[in-house]
Amino acid sequence: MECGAPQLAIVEKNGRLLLGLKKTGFGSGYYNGFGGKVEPGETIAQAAHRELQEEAGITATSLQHRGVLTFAFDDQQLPWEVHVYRVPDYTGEPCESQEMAPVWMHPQELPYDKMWADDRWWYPVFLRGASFQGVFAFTNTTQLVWHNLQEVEEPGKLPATELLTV
Ligand SMILES: Nc1nc2c([nH]c(=O)n2[C@H]2C[C@H](O)[C@@H](COP(=O)(O)OP(=O)(O)OP(=O)(O)O)O2)c(=O)[nH]1
Repeated sequence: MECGAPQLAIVEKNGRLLLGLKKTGFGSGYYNGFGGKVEPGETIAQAAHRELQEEAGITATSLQHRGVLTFAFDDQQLPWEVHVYRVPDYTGEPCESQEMAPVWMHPQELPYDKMWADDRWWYPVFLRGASFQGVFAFTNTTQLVWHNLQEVEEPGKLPATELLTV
């Protein structure tokens, strides 16, 4: 069942990344890719297209599925999976939305202190062009206490439970 699984689209074009400063909701105050939950009747990739249009005002011309991240929180009942897509090109002009203020960044200058704590682990793999799966455990919503990240051939094939044993 795909409904509900969040996704994240990261635009990488001409050697720079388009991130957004999240202004509202979960993760506000952090720089992130563009994304949100999958709506009924959508595939995860369709939701990534829609969220990119809604939050950044641009239309992806292709999406590359690059990662699956599982997050567990000690203050939430269920873990959730986030599917990460690379967007190598798009049409339109990025513009600020109610949720996100888009900013172009150089990969070597990512503001990891203003991003989710897991991002410093998987962005380097993403930027190398590899695919990945990971499990990340948080306490107090934002403090990362444990993780296991692996490069994979095809994201989503490895059961998350296999990442729980190291
Ligand atoms: N980089 C990064 N992104 C994350 C992490 N955890 C996490 O949910 N995300 C992403 C996935 C989604 O794009 C977004 C959270 O989705 P959401 O559905 O709660 O966002 P939202 O409040 O904007 O909801 P929506 O109405 O747009 O669906 O944050 C993380 O640890 N690192």
